[in-house]
Amino acid sequence: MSDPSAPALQLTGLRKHFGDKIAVNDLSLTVPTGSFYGLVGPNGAGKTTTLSMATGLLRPDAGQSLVHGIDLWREPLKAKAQIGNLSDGVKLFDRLTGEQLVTYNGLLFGLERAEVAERVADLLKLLDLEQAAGTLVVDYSAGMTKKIALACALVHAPRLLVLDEPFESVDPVSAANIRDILTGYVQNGGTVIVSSHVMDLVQRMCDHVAVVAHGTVLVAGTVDEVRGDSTLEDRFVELVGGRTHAEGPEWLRRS
Ligand SMILES: Nc1ncnc2c1ncn2[C@@H]1O[C@H](COP(=O)(O)OP(=O)(O)OP(=O)(O)O)[C@@H](O)[C@H]1O
Repeated sequence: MSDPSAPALQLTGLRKHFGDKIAVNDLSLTVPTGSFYGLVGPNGAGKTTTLSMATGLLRPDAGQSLVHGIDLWREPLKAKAQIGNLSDGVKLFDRLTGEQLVTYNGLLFGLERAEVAERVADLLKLLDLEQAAGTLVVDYSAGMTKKIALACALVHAPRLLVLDEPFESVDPVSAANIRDILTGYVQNGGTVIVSSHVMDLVQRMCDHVAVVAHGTVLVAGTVDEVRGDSTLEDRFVELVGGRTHAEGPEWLRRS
C-alpha cells in the first residue's frame, strides 16, 4: 500500500560509481507531495544518474528510493505505476508513430483501449502533435521527440512526474503549454520533479529546488529559502563556482 502521508519521493543515501568515477555520492532528498521540485546542477553533477536510480532505470550501488512510501527497488512494478518518467537519453520505440507510441504506453499500464484512445487524442492536441500523430517517431525533430516522450509519461495519469530536461529543444510556445500542463497537474494534487539548466525557468515555475554538485546535494529547500536575496542563477553560481571571467584564448579574438 502507498502511504498517504509519505513524501512523493524520498531518496536516501543513493550512491553510484562508474569505474573509478563516483557519479552519485550518498545523496538524500525529500520531495514533498504536491511540490513542483527543480533539480539543478552543473554538467556531470549526477542529476540524470540520480533520477535514473530514483525511477528504476539504473540500479544503485547503495541507497533507497521510496515513491509515495513504496520501496522502488523492492516493489518496482507497484512503485513504477505511480511514476511518469521522461528520461534523458533513453531510446523510445521510434519505429512506431507518435500516436502508436503513446497508445502502447497507456496499454502497458493496463488502461482500457477506449480510455487510452481518448487520452492519446487529448495529449496530442495539448502538445500540438496532432499533425504528426501518424509520423514515425524516428522522423520527429528533437523537440517533437521530447513532447511525445512527455505524452508517454502522462498517459497513465501518474501521481509523480519525473522529468529530466523536459524543455530542452522545445519551442517557446510548446514550452509555455507544457508549463501550463505541469502547473495544472501540481494544482490538482500531482507532484513534479524536473531537472533543468534554465535557472530563470526553475525560479518562476518551481516551489522547491535542490542544487546538486559532485553527486551530492549542496542545498535544498523552497526556492525562496535557497535563493535568499539573490536570483537563483546568482546563488547557483555562488554555490557551484567555476566562473572564469576570461576573455577566451588569444586566437579567438578578432581585434
Ligand atoms: N553510463 C555511464 N558510464 C560512465 N560514466 C557515466 C555514465 N553515466 C554517467 N556517467 C558519469 O557520471 C557523472 C554524472 O553524470 P550525469 O549524467 O548523471 O550528470 P548530469 O548532472 O545529468 O549532467 P548534465 O547536466 O550534463 O546532463 C558524469 O561524470 C558522467 O560522465
